[in-house]
Amino acid sequence: MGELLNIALPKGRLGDQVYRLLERVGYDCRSIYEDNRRLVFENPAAGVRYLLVKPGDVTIYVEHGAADVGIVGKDILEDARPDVYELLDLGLGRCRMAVAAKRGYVEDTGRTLRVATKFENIAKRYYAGLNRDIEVIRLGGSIELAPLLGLSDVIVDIVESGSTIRENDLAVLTEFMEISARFIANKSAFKFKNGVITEMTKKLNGVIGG
Ligand SMILES: Nc1ncnc2c1ncn2[C@@H]1O[C@H](COP(=O)(O)OP(=O)(O)OP(=O)(O)O)[C@@H](O)[C@H]1O
Ligand SMILES: O=P(O)(O)OC[C@H]1O[C@H](OP(=O)(O)OP(=O)(O)O)[C@H](O)[C@@H]1O
Repeated sequence: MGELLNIALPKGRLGDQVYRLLERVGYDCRSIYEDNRRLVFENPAAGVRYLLVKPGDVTIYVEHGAADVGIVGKDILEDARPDVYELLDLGLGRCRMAVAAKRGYVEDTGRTLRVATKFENIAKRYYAGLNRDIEVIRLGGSIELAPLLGLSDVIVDIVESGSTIRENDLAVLTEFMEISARFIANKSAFKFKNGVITEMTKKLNGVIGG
């Protein structure tokens, strides 16, 4: 058995869908569910080693080569724009990036817009494209609270079902980016471990959308 392929996987919400997808294509990762404090799981029969990391850290592991491949949301990829290959759209974790504000909000175009978000670069690029001056208020979560408390005018955040927006008396102003999970690879690993990475890509490609 040669060297294992290191795969960075997100913990949490997206993780659960990703582990099931991997199992469907023959990369058993049931052990991940069994011992939930371990962060490294090996499956020598499949030739892989899973590394469980925060969703926002997957790109860091892959870009630096600590992981050969990884699975990460397009939101995180777009915000960080790491120097990696994006090999596949896995169609999981579908949602949209949106601008939202308090219901009835009317923008004062004469003032700098205060934007609360976890996605600072996405927000800056979006408003730069509109030639709109903004001040970014970077938060780690519960973004929907910011307009309610007057901390920001609008938010740039993920919307899926829309219930977080609705239950907090906000309204979506625009949705400007489709998001789903992507299979990514480190550039040099893609060259030197091309056989195994290509095999995994083909297997994943065979079941997505199906
Ligand atoms: N409501 C949602 N519906 C569908 N996909 C989502 C939703 N929220 C997030 N995602 C996708 O899942 C990924 C992981 O989101 P998750 O909420 O598990 O972690 P996080 O909030 O980014 O990280 P942390 O662990 O730091 O809270 C996101 O990057 C995004 O691509
Ligand atoms: O449209 P919905 O189906 O309601 O989903 C959208 C919510 O999901 C995500 O939050 P998450 O649960 O990850 O919490 P956090 O970002 O506040 O940590 C996102 O930041 C929204 O708040």
